[in-house]
Amino acid sequence: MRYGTKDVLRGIDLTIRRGEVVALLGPNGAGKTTTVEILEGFRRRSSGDVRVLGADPNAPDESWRSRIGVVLQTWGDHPRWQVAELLEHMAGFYPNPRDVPTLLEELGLEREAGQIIQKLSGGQRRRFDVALGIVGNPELLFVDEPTTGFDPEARRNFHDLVERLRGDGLTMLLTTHDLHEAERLADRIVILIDGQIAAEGTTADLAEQARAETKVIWSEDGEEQVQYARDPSEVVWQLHKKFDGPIPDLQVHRPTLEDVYLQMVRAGEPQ
Ligand SMILES: Nc1ncnc2c1ncn2[C@@H]1O[C@H](COP(=O)(O)OP(=O)(O)OP(=O)(O)O)[C@@H](O)[C@H]1O
Repeated sequence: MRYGTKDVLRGIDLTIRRGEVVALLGPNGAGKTTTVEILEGFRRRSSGDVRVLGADPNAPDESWRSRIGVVLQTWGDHPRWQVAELLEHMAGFYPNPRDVPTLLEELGLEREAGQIIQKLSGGQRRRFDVALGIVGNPELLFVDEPTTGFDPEARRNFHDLVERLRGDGLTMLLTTHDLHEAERLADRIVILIDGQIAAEGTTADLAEQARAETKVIWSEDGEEQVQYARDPSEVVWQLHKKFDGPIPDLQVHRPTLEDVYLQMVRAGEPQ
């Protein structure tokens, strides 16, 4: 993808399998929204091949559109409609929509069914955006920053909902800045930096690719000792021999997704 003379996506090669939940991570301006909008058919790519559910998103037909759900970052339309009213209206456009009262219950919005959309709180609004994205019972769901503004309970409920949707075979591509969320929800994480895929895989795969090291901590002569190692079992084995038994205050910390992600982002920054 090129805007004017600036290439913002540079040779992205990505396959997402049916039923997979993939999280797209990357710093601000990395190209996540551009990528997702191209896949959704909302933005025309400058070049390259794209297939989404077997079709080119540049030439979508109505049935293709009905198989795709989109949770946008903001939905500013229809502020005077009531929550259930707009969902029922939208459901009418799809051949096999979800049941609206059940959907409201799943998203903890049953008490807001008769509420005017304009009067929803920020978090309720976001949950309503999610409801709009899945009311058509899509096969593939794009979610941009799903839980921004959710309180912890709403976040937990959303994660439970994603688990259920995943159980039903829904394929999902989500962009998020919440690394715990990516780790919890995604089968695979794709890290996009400066318009290129810097790495992809599970958290463990990414740690391996970043050559991130595990932190081993123990006590010796009353002082905390720290050693970083790619193979902590070797360090623990050596310590066990040295102490001839249990290692005092032993802790082994595997690199988190946050450690790995920050390491990759910093490596991608201009020196
Ligand atoms: N319509 C546009 N015209 C020109 N440049 C654009 C346009 N839209 C996006 N860009 C540029 O493309 C790059 C990628 O933007 P994009 O919105 O895809 O990033 P992002 O990874 O989604 O960022 P964020 O996390 O901040 O939402 C940025 O440098 C941005 O300034």
